[in-house]
Amino acid sequence: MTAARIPVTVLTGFLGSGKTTVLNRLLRQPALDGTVAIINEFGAVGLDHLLAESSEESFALLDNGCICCTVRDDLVATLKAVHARSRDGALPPVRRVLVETTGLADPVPILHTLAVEPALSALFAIDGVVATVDAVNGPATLAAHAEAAKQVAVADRLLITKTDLAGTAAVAALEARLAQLSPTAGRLQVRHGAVAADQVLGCGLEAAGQGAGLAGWFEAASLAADRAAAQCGDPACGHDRHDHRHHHHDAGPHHGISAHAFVIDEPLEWDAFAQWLDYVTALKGEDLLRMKGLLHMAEEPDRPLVVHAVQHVVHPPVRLDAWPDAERRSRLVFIVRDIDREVIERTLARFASIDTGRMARPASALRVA
Ligand SMILES: Nc1nc2c(ncn2[C@@H]2O[C@H](COP(=O)(O)OP(=O)(O)OP(=O)(O)O)[C@@H](O)[C@H]2O)c(=O)[nH]1
Repeated sequence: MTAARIPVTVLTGFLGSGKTTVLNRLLRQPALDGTVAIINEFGAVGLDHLLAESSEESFALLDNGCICCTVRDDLVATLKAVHARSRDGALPPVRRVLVETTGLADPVPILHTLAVEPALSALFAIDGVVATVDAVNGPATLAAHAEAAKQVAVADRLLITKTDLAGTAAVAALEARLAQLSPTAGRLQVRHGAVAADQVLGCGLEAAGQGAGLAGWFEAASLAADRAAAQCGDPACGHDRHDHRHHHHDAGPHHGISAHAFVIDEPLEWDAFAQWLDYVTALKGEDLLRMKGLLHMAEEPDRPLVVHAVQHVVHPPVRLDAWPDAERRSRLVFIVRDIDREVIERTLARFASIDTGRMARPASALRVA
């Protein structure tokens, strides 16, 4: 008998943005009973009613030398120990794990470790990535630190904290910035960590794929990506999506991060699509911050496939039992750093044999539907 994998929520966010405050409030809720919190810094946090483990920074670099593909030995060891102790009765049964990253951490090595380390991927499943963004310091932090922008870009849910300390105009401006950096993430304003468990648990794409939320998720993400592309929001740049000149923000507040959404009007062949995925993750993985897709496959047209990648890591695709809505077309959303829409189009055409004429921007496509 295979036991269900234990869901892991990764809680990230820049230094002082309110991660621990959120964690403490969450752990008091009954929905979090049986949760182990792993605090990714030196020293355990002494919260008496919960099981807190500490995990010291120690990175093991893989042969390819890419920082996003490091395996966090510390996390592997901690999670294996948690599982073993729970199995042996030394801990109460563990129903969920919450990993709080350090404020300066790139969360991707943690996601990578959970996804590719066989000892973990058999026991644990990533439930979602939650990032806190401070309404007061967030804008400056996002402008100055690429790590902060990356935390936002890979998140499934963004918690805007400290809105009690910021004016409504500042919060609205931050919301707009976040929508550009991470159009696929749901946003929520949170004061003093007060967030309900069901607003952050199960917020990842896999969880959405279980229910009817998936279609809505794609529609919202696609529209947001299209809006972000339509109006860059960086006053210095005057970018317009009808302007096809190359457009980079290396030094700007977006750190070159942008989103592209596609609707593909033709069933895909898995082998060809997988070949494209291999190509793009091998060559551009570091800049492919997030890719999520609902795919109409020629092999099983009635049962769409959910695919999900974070940098070089492609999660095992999940086949749904049915389409979540009436629209039977593939939908793909990419959050990338310095990868032009045209590059995705060109490589999809070349490797996955998709006619570029059948790839549409979703805003217009969805309006027609
Ligand atoms: N006014 C106000 N203060 C908050 C809010 N959320 C968090 N804080 C305060 O902000 C400070 C930092 O919060 P933490 O939860 O420790 O932030 P963190 O992200 O865990 O910090 P690091 O672990 O240093 O990265 C604390 O003093 C919190 O009480 C909020 O919504 N409003």
